[in-house]
Amino acid sequence: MQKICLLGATGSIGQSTLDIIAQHPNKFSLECASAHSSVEKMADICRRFTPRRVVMGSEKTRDQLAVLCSDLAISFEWGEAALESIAADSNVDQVMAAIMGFAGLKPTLAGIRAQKRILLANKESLVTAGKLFMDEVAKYNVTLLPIDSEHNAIFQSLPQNLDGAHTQDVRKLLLTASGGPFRTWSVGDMQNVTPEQACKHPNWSMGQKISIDSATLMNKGLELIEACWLFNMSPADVSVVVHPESIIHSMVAYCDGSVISQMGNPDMKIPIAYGLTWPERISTQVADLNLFEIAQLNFEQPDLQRFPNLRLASDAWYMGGTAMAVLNAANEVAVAAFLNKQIGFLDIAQVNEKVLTSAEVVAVDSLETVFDADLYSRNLARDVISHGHFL
Ligand SMILES: NC(=O)C1=CN([C@@H]2O[C@H](COP(=O)(O)OP(=O)(O)OC[C@H]3O[C@@H](n4cnc5c(N)ncnc54)[C@H](OP(=O)(O)O)[C@@H]3O)[C@@H](O)[C@H]2O)C=CC1
Ligand SMILES: CC(=O)[C@@H](O)[C@H](O)COP(=O)(O)O
Ligand SMILES: [Mn+2]
Repeated sequence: MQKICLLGATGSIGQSTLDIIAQHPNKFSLECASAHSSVEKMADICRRFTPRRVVMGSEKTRDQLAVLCSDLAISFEWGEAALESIAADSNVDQVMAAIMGFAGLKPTLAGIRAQKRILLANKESLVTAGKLFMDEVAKYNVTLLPIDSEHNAIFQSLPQNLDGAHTQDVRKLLLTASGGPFRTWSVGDMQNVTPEQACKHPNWSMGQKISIDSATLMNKGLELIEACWLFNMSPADVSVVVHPESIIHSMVAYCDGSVISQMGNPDMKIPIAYGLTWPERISTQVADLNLFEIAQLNFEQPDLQRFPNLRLASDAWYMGGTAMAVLNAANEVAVAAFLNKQIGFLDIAQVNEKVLTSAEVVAVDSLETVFDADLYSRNLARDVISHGHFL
């Protein structure tokens, strides 16, 4: 029986993870879980899975949850320290890191330092703290399994492991991108799109922030950086391939001309189940892939003019140091502002570019440096937005 700590249980990845746990009650149990503010959803999870410890974002939401679940023998906690504590809980075997955004970094690191097996959905933690994150994984000899569908596909298409043992045989990683809901739209047409339109991903059902990132191609930019850290590559070794059907989840091109890919219907239960049971596999109840129904798979070049975020991510990688934390922080602020209808869709990339080119970039010598860069860039992005300086 594998005991799971599920960080971000009320989110899209959280729900898919619970679905797999529920399908295999003799393999997995939910030991600890977290949410930020979704009290009702968490109460439902508590009733279905009775985890031992649950963490909410504030004292108020913790108290509300404790009242709703007063008949259950669960320890209800709140705040950052409690979040780190459940990730490091001595009963936990695996941590699913599925909090949205930079807020996921500290609890994920806590899980690494407690030598848990880490299932990484939260790409922002790896993007922002890159080298430091990977150094901790090596230092604590941790098994790190990529859950992001593309990276999980690359992992499945590489020989056995992530340790770079066979990288001399690998010529390129081919990172697929759906292109998002505005793949074929002109810049003029994208000018006035609403958050509702931007959240309508053509193939995947996901949380709001990553859905907007997919629409601006920042998701692919973050994933480019994520792939570089995970597989010890640089952006020159990774080609982004727009593949509107999201059936091929990514590919690895080898020196002999072979290209190996992982395919499947676009459902996160597949990479989640693979992470939970690797190196074995279990059933997921995801429908079999029907290639006759799909009939055609298409491929295009990404358009960096219409979607500049992808270029910004590559720039940030080559700038190095805190540049990736700077870009990520600007993007988190800009996406929230777009969702709140404070700025337009195209302004997201403009804010990102303004912050990335204005902020001071320094070497990452500690976690504090990353947090300082994050805070500074968030403030700068808010300032840029409130003064309209991205125009
Ligand atoms: N959804 C997907 O298919 C994929 C997601 N990912 C990555 O996985 C992560 C989660 O994505 P997704 O599930 O879509 O996101 P959701 O927005 O659906 O869920 C986010 C989860 O994180 C919690 N949360 C939000 N803010 C905070 C915070 N400040 N502190 C602690 N917890 C917080 C939420 O709690 P509450 O509900 O209470 O707000 C919720 O449980 C992201 O990093 C994303 O990029 C990667 C690949 C695919
Ligand atoms: C499911 C998943 O991994 C998402 O990151 C998804 O890939 C988003 O799709 P695009 O960013 O390719 O539109
Ligand atoms: Mn992805």
